Amino acid sequence: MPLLNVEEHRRRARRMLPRLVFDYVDGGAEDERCLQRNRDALEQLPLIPECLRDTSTVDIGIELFGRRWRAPFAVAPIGLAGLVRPGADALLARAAQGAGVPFVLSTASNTRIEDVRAAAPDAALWMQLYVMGERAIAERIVRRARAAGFEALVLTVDVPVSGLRERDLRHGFRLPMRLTPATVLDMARHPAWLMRLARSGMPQFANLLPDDDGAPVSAQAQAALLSRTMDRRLTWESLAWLRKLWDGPLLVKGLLGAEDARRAVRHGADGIVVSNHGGRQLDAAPASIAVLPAMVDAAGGRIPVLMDGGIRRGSDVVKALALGARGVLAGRAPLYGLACGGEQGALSVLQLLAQETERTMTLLGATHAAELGPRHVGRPEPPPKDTLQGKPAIYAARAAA
Ligand SMILES: Cc1cc2nc3c(=O)[nH]c(=O)nc-3n(C[C@H](O)[C@H](O)[C@H](O)COP(=O)(O)O)c2cc1C
Ligand SMILES: CCCCCCC(=O)C(=O)O
Repeated sequence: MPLLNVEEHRRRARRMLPRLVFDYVDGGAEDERCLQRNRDALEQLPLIPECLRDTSTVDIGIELFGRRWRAPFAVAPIGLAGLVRPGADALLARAAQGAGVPFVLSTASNTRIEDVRAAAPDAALWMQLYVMGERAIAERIVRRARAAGFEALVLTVDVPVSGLRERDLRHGFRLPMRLTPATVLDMARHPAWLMRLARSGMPQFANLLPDDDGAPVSAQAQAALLSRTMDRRLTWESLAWLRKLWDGPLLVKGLLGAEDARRAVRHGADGIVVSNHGGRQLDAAPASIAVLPAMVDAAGGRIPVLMDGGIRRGSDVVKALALGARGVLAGRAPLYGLACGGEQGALSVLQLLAQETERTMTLLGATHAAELGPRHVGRPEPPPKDTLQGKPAIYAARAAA
């Protein structure tokens, strides 16, 4: 049976992956209210069509930073994706190349920057940057990304410390993995996954390994990445330091407040990504889509605003565009695809999102992203009752799954 949508890929991924890996991907921080809020806020927005418009040709492509994207989304940075499938970063990059959309490589990738470029020579590759204590490490990553022809740098700023990921804590999730009887049983129940891991070995933070240039990388940096402990002395002034190293587009990812959008403009960012890290950091954070209009307003058309968090349908993409985003990032959606079918699975998810985006735009009477506007979005419908009472709906969904 072909998988018809992202949620079906998610359910298949849940069966195919050991529970601790699935939970690493699927989970959020604390009570996972922010994770749920992203979905609720998108679902509660109705779309209002304009009828009797010529939609004989609909083009969902956009142009950003001098590149045409075949669809208005990119693949978000995903650290430790190699746990889902060996070579995940290269497979996702190739899927993005196939779909004609950018791929953002995480600092915490398990494939080296240069190897991802070699695997996807025609892809629009962006580099996500985590700055840990030793600035020299970030500098080296930026230099290597530039040399490998990466086109934009995305500085993630919402991880001064890790969010409290209780699903991970429950599983004793860490690297190297601490094997308990429960995790051994969990893995043994997923022999295909286990065989792949056995063949490739445990994923490493590939960009932090000593490289051809012989520069040593400290164990401290590895540990910082593992515990998601970033440099807390990083401030808006630090953008000037990055500017000296990177002359291409520089985006700041993880902003939710209008004043921060204005600061980004003032400090010379070329774009921002409105994001709550997919509900994995501050559980009390708002849904990205809820703050998007204020962020777009604050950016005032001076720099493009991208958004991520909860994108599971083409209609979600369209809602973000209608509220002023120039494009969106999809994180878990292509990752579920990767878990189901490797590169082809990830590509299928990207194609599904593109088809749904095109169908939704056609139904709205919009032939191009630029024709979408706030008039296409109605007032949020009241949340379903079960999100109003105590536990968020995700608990009910999980129990039913
Ligand atoms: C498993 C996983 C790993 C992630 N790793 C990173 C990362 O290394 N760097 C980063 O900036 N964001 C990371 N993110 C956040 C995503 O880039 C993105 O902001 C988020 O997934 C968007 O929400 P969505 O998954 O609902 O699409 C990660 C997300 C997930 C699910
Ligand atoms: C366990 C290492 C994870 C590296 C960073 C990944 C990330 O940002 C996340 O949200 O998870």
